[in-house]
Amino acid sequence: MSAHDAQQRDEYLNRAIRLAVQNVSDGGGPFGAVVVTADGTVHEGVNRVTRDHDPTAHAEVVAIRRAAAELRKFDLTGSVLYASCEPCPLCLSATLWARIGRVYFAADRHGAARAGFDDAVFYEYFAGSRPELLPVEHAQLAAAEDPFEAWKHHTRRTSY
Ligand SMILES: Nc1nc2[nH]cnc2c(=O)[nH]1
Repeated sequence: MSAHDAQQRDEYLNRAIRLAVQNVSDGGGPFGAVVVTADGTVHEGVNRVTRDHDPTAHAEVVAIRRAAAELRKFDLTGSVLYASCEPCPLCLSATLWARIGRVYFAADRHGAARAGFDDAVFYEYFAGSRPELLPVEHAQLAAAEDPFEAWKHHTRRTSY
């Protein structure tokens, strides 16, 4: 990475950190994020879980939703996500679905754990070491594949 690129990365990360600190003053969680889309526009998000009564309103998800809504696109190929903290599995999944190409973060899951957040614990679940946190069961139903059959035969579908 060139010195210029590293400087730009750190500027966006510092922006995400400032958003996170301000969000605490505003009564929200200590997380901020910035998505820079391929056209160079900047889309910001802060954690809104408690204010919006929305457990999925993590800063990264909020920033991704804003970027997608502002660009009127669900595919954010060519974008970069800058996060004040390591994205949790929810945020990483949203990032993958948005087709964002790169992620930079400042604090990590262990810092989040020290502040009382479960990011590191949920990583353990996805690594397979805490299966008791959430039992997930596969039920055999005759109609299970019907939605996919309908999708495959739908000629004007919008793939994503
Ligand atoms: N990265 C991240 N971790 C979290 N853990 C709880 N909320 C958040 C959030 O908004 N972002």
